[in-house]
Amino acid sequence: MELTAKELHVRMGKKEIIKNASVFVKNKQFVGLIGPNGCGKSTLLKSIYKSLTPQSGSVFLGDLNVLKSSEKKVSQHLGVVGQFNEMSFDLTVEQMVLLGRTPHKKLLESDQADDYEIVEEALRRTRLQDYRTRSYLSLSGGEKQRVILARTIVQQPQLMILDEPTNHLDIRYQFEILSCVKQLGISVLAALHDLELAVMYCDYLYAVKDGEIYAHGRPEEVLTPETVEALYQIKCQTYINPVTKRLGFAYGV
Ligand SMILES: Nc1ncnc2c1ncn2[C@@H]1O[C@H](COP(=O)(O)OP(=O)(O)OP(=O)(O)O)[C@@H](O)[C@H]1O
Repeated sequence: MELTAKELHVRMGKKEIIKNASVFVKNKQFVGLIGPNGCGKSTLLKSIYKSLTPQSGSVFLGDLNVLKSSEKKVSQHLGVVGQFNEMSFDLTVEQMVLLGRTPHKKLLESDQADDYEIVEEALRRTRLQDYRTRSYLSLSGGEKQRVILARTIVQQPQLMILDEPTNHLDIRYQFEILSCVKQLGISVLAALHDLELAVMYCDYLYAVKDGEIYAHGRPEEVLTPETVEALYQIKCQTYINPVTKRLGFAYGV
């Protein structure tokens, strides 16, 4: 499913946080959002998935006018994996993942056999089968992140938005989460900090600076030393990593 977010403006108080930003995700494309801390990545994503209302602009998911549709309707097509996953009440892993079926249910409709099949498949994809009866609150940060991903998978979205999904995760979990998302074969828009991961997983990148889209294109087109230096204010040289044969980055040189 295609996402077309056009000319978004977000103001908080007097501060313009997002300035005329447009982002497109083609069907089944994995699109990355990069940029320094505080440049507006999360705010831009939130304005796309309706967690905050932009002052102006439009967001369409296929034909669906996201900003004018109910939350339930949007959740049937769009799933979000956010940065912070703390909760004050406790559920088992399986109960947490089942919650992802909610947008597809009528009020008070009970869980059906196919809901459990969909949950089973998501637990398998995220390698959580042995965790189903564990308390969510007892899990490590990386395990919690996998539960949130599983919950989003059972939502069966056609577009998944991820806000720094690999924050605080060790290298293996970073790969696991992004590989799992890539294998879903759906449209993805993900804010990422690690440029090598962005090169590895993204088909297309948007670079954000001071709330504006500073550059966009294929990762090799966007991630030039000049753009990386302009974004992050750090010296950078790029090279072809002899092992991965992909673009690599040497910082501070
Ligand atoms: N509710 C708010 N009120 C005022 N300013 C806000 C609010 N939310 C965000 N901001 C400001 O907007 C700017 C962009 O924040 P945002 O979280 O979108 O950045 P980010 O690129 O996602 O950063 P990071 O990489 O650190 O997560 C920051 O300067 C932040 O302080």
